[in-house]
Amino acid sequence: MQTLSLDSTSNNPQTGSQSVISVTNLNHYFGENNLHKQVLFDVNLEIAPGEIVIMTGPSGSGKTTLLTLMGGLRSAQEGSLKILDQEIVGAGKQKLLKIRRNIGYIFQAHNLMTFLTAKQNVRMSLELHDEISTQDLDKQSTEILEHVGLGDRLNYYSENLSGGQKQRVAIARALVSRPKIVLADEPTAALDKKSGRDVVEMMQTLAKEQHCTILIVTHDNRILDVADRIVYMEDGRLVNNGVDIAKMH
Ligand SMILES: Nc1ncnc2c1ncn2[C@@H]1O[C@H](COP(=O)(O)OP(=O)(O)OP(=O)(O)O)[C@@H](O)[C@H]1O
Repeated sequence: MQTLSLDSTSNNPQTGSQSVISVTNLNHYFGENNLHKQVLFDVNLEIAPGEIVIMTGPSGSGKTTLLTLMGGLRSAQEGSLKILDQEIVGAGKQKLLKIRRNIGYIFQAHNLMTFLTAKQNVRMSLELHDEISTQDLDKQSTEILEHVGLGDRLNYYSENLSGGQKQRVAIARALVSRPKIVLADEPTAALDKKSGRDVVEMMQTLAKEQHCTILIVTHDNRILDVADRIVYMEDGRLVNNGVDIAKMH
């Protein structure tokens, strides 16, 4: 897989630590010219390798906007936003595509291809990322689905899976190419309490195993305890830079 080197993570001058995601004085606007509406105000955030961060806050506060900017899914406009030490603000299409290869995405509406089986959905993601043999594609897709407890559902079409199972396929699909970063937007919103916890614990386990950094945007109070740190957004501003969960216990 073509990846950017993690050795080149940003140095945080305040803490001296390294960051996989580094946001500095970020502003974002929607709309054109004088009609523009500012939705992010001077956002600053550093996320370290292997950290699991949950971002929460009221509806409309800018969480999804920030997540999509971090994922290179939308052009960042003002300030600095570095992913694996690569500046996203002002980056061209090619650079964004390259950065995106290091990121796995999980959304509320899992976005599985309904005409493909669980295994084919995972395989397709791997095919897009890697040049690997058919045999390895098959092996890796099967292994990760077994790992998320779907070994007996490999050949089920996604429309025949439950909500929790679909979301587990989405997790397998996001993580099969071993991304450095996973960005998840409301991954438990469509799930009941048990399935929601299962799904997030699954993400936590895989992230620890793969030393992957995770940012989860959520309103779901039931999953806050999986985070290493919780950040809170309000009216386009990060109002705290993180509650360290370890210090709460
Ligand atoms: N494409 C867009 N064009 C114009 N305004 C937008 C667009 N997308 C989002 N907004 C506005 O930006 C603000 C932040 O929206 P965003 O979706 O980031 O909030 P959020 O915190 O993720 O909300 P929720 O928790 O409800 O998902 C809102 O006022 C929203 O109306």
